[in-house]
Amino acid sequence: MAKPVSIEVWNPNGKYRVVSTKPMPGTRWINLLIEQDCRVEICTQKKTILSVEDIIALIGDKCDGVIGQLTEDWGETLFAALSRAGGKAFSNMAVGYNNVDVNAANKYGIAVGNTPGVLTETTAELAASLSLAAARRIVEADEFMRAGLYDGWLPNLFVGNLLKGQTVGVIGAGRIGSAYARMMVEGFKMNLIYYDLYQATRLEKFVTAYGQFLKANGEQPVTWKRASSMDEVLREADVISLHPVLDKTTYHLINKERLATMKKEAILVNCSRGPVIDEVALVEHLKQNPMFRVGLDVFEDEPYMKPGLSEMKNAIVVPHIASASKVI
Ligand SMILES: NC(=O)c1ccc[n+]([C@@H]2O[C@H](COP(=O)([O-])OP(=O)(O)OC[C@H]3O[C@@H](n4cnc5c(N)ncnc54)[C@H](O)[C@@H]3O)[C@@H](O)[C@H]2O)c1
Ligand SMILES: O=C(O)[C@H](O)CO
Repeated sequence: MAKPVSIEVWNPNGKYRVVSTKPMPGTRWINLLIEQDCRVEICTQKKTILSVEDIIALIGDKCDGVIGQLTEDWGETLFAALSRAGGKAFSNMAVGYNNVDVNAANKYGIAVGNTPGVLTETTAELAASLSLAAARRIVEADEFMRAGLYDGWLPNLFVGNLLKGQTVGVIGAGRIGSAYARMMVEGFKMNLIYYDLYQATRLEKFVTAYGQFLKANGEQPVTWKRASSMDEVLREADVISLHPVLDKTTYHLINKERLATMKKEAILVNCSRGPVIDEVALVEHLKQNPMFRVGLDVFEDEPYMKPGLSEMKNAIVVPHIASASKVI
């Protein structure tokens, strides 16, 4: 776009010009900026993903700060444009900041913010939902029902995987990975195996204490193990959920070779970032292994899916909705 066509302005006489590339929920953030004497301009253009050119037009000649989205490519070009406009701050409305070139921001003296911690439970809950939906084949069964194919109960109809007593594997046991692990361990009495660069001490203590509680009540205790490699998790777990950051160490962490090491009836869930999985290899693996199931919130070339993925009955796909919950 040559010029932004649709802008909502708050506090027009504010001293500092702050641009938000998208409308965001609520007005608290707007009021906080107004309290700091900011003029707030919100792009209301009906285009889901703004291009670099769109954002340069929004920045204009004078801009003190921008609030942007994970769908935008905040690299050298945009930080140079923001710096030329006198900008000093960029804030990414996301936990993940793989779309932001922090080195470029540093080069132009622009401070970068993100939103760590605000999506921990909502993302963990979606990962748990996808795990359950995949384990119990909820989407397939729903489609079957709606297609009018149900003509009576059968002993073998949509047999899925019982989670109780199975092993949940977590790759990246940070905030979200640990919250997910607790849900699966406490909710379904699964044993835990995890892999992270750092020890998840609080998570380990939680599982130990819960295991002791179960034992004291005459039940089979749950266990935990910190794996020494990611491959150990892939080999041993029945349900594996991916929660690492996306960087060059985690790009295509799950590839053809690693998929082959997983159990034939394993469940793989991804609510982190799409490129953590080689999606072409995943589609092939799903084709070859009909009882292997995935639950995906994120995709390698978002918003697109790799060819074949949408036809796979053993894949559950949702459009990056892990954050999309409200307190009611
Ligand atoms: N789907 C969504 O809507 C949604 C919402 C929020 C966050 N996310 C994604 O989830 C990611 C994790 O968020 P978080 O709050 O738990 O972050 P976090 O920093 O608390 O946890 C990330 C963990 O990954 C680990 N890690 C890094 N490199 C690794 C590697 N090579 N192998 C194994 N583990 C590695 C880190 O040590 C850390 O413990 C974010 O970066 C973001 O991309 C997605
Ligand atoms: O990283 C994040 O915050 C999510 O992917 C977007 O809600």
